[in-house]
Amino acid sequence: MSSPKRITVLISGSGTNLQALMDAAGSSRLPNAQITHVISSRSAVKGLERASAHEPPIPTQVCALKTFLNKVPGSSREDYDKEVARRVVETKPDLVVLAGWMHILSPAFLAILEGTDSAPPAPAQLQTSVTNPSPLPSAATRFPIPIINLHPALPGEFDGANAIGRAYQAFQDGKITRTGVMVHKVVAEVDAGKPLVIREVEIKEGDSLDDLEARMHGVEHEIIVDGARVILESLST
Ligand SMILES: Nc1nc2c(c(=O)[nH]1)N[C@@H](CN(C=O)c1ccc(C(=O)N[C@@H](CCC(=O)O)C(=O)O)cc1)CN2
Ligand SMILES: NCC(=O)N[C@@H]1O[C@H](COP(=O)([O-])[O-])[C@@H](O)[C@H]1O
Repeated sequence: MSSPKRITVLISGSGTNLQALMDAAGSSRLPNAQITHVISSRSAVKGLERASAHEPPIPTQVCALKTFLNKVPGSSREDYDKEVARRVVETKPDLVVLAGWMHILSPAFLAILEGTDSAPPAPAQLQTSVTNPSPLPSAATRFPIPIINLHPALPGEFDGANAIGRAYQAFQDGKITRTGVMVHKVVAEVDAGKPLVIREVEIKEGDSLDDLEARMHGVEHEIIVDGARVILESLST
């Protein structure tokens, strides 16, 4: 069997989808795969604790937009995106999964992961620190690096943030009786990339928002693994 495929996961919060990926990696649901790095756009989030609690601990790092802009005078959001891309490429992933990553990635980020542009060096003002660092493979990184995203809505519906809340409001307004979850390829247009896995989720009479969110999260934790498997299976060995 070839060496395990490497997955870098980007998070911004509690990390329940990261946990689903960690639990599945190496099993029949996600064979010959390992979560090798976690990068968070926010500090002190539970997702970072989940990675560090994994056995063995998964290297983590934080790269927050506001911190970056404050530490690098004159920098832009695009400069931040390029720094995130540099850090992602440095992890030598076969696949990048956005698992609750709450930052819209610019074309500059995508170009670096496609391999059509190269990342600039890390800004001198930044000391990048990785928790639980682990050795990197000597093998060269293969481009383009695929990126997938978990989005709690059906294609073309409720793109963007707070999708579950907006679906619930539409249900209360009598406009829908179902929503859904999808895993899609990441392109510049938010949540508009090719869907890889789609699952409808019923909204039931009497549901509270919490009821719907719980139902949605349960589906998320299943299909994020399915989406990762679809991509890894498509990669040449
Ligand atoms: N280029 C892309 N970037 C991202 C995609 C994508 O499909 N293409 N998916 C999103 C994930 N996401 C929904 O699935 C999403 C997350 C966040 C936002 C958003 O409006 N973010 C704001 C900041 C909000 C905050 O910090 O709370 C922003 O980036 O200004 C929209 C969609 C991830 N990126
Ligand atoms: N647009 C993307 C989006 O809204 N994703 C949402 O972020 C949550 C992250 O949870 P987690 O940090 O526990 O995995 C997910 O449950 C998903 O609904």
